[in-house]
Amino acid sequence: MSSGLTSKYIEIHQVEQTFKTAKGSFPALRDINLSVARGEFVALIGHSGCGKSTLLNLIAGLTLPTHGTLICANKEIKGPDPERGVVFQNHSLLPWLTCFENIYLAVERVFGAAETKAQLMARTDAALALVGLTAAAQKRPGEISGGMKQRVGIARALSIEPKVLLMDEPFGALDALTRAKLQDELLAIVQKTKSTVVMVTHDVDEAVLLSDKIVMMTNGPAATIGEVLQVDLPRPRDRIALAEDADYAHYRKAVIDFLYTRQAHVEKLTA
Ligand SMILES: Nc1ncnc2c1ncn2[C@@H]1O[C@H](COP(=O)(O)OP(=O)(O)OP(=O)(O)O)[C@@H](O)[C@H]1O
Repeated sequence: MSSGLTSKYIEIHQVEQTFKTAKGSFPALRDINLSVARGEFVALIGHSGCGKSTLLNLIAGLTLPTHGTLICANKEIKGPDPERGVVFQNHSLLPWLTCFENIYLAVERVFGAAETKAQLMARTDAALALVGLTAAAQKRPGEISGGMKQRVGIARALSIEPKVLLMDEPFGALDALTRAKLQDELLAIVQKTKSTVVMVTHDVDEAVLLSDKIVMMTNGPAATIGEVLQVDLPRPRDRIALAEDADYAHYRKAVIDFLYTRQAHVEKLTA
């Protein structure tokens, strides 16, 4: 699947992130080197606190690395940019605005100078339709379910037509059935939009089902990339068929081995 993609759309070279804390400097990430191809779906997985969000925030441009460089579409990442849309676990919608208005705000910020109000509204409608929420357009976040709020968050991120979609555990707070439904929707949307996606997850099945590549991180402090697993399952992917697929089981086991045998061992050694 990913073999035909242009390599190195996102390039991360020798990135290191150290935080200043009250107890001194804390080395969160070291020696991070990673390439993401255009249209590739990449999952970042690792134990809690290993630095997944730190790495995603660096790609988003929300923080800058202590050392090293991050490049997206041949430009150095120096801050947030609409070319990189971000979806967080807690959806971060403005509670006093309707679903439509939450998305419209983002659309207006990015396209407002160049387009008419009718065009901006059409973009907002299209984003709501993409996630199946046309009927909820006039509802406020407090009036809809957690899964619907997450869909609005995804629609808002996609509405600005980002080159890259960055997702930090977007389904982490949802029940298993809603999560499965949104994973399937995301698969369909990404198939349609051909977006490049980097997603943080704790969920091994989510990583294998969605990704072209799973980036497995070692435990912190000074976490780094332990192994990168290429997931060559054909698309479109069907979760029910995959449940009995030998290749799927093989990929799943490889991630579990990394997380619970190799990284668990490191934890014991460093404890
Ligand atoms: N701004 C900050 N200042 C100091 N330390 C930080 C800061 N941000 C993150 N850290 C530390 O860096 C490490 C990595 O944190 P990060 O949130 O990236 O981990 P994570 O893998 O996303 O964790 P989780 O899966 O629990 O969300 C942690 O030890 C965390 O305490």
